[in-house]
Amino acid sequence: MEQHMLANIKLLGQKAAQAIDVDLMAKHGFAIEQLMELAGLSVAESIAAEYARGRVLLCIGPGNNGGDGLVAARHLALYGYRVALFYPKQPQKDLYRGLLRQCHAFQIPVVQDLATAIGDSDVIVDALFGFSFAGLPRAPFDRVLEALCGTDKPIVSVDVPSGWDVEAGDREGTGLRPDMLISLTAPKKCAAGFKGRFHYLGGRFVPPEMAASLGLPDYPGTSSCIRLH
Ligand SMILES: NC(=O)C1=CN([C@@H]2O[C@H](COP(=O)(O)OP(=O)(O)OC[C@H]3O[C@@H](n4cnc5c(N)ncnc54)[C@H](O)[C@@H]3O)[C@@H](O)[C@H]2O)[C@H](O)CC1
Ligand SMILES: [K+]
Repeated sequence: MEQHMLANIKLLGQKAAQAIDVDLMAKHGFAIEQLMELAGLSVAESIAAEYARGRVLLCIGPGNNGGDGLVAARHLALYGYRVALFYPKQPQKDLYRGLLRQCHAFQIPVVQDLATAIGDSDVIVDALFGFSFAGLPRAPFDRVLEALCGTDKPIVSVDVPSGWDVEAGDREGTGLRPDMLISLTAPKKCAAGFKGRFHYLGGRFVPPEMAASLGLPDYPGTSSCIRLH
């Protein structure tokens, strides 16, 4: 039944994903803060559905994928996880600064030593890059991805496994091997190459007409996420 659900969903290319984002805001009146809060909430809820309350390290990137990670960190702390952030490049944008201040209010530490932080975690969240990533990872993220590729701790990728091409996926076969992928709004083309244990869909904010055109499944009850496989 779950495979059937995935078969009906249209996988999005990079341009299509960006166009949907624009439509949600320009056409349907959503604000980015709203979408990000719901996306981040669904990330936290998906994690809570599969991993015991333990230590979670969230690796945060410079764009909205990182913003989803900052939101998820706060919700995970509310759920009773021990949360830490690794946030090597912090853009001075009000949106991200506000989310980071909220994390400070929840006493979520920002760690500097990635190797130690990986060792001290049970689960690692990859909120580095999402659907706007292109090319090869530039510094300092090249080293961050190297470190994440070198651990056997379970990795949860938000929307797109970072470093993968949004459409072609892990071209060289040397990239991240996440245990969980949480697709937001709708899975991207690269999700076809995901081999981990859990594929979830989150971002329960899509208006019905758009949801039908994307072949999205109905979310169960009041849940902000749904397991696809
Ligand atoms: N409607 C939705 O689905 C929503 C999704 N959300 C999340 O937003 C991301 C997409 O966010 P965006 O800011 O467009 O881009 P990214 O986070 O993927 O990255 C942009 C960031 O990364 C830099 N960058 C790009 N390529 C490279 C590279 N090769 N090396 C280093 N740095 C790179 C770029 O310069 C930018 O700074 C989506 O995936 C969802 O996670 C929203 O939160 C809610 C709505
Ligand atoms: K990611």
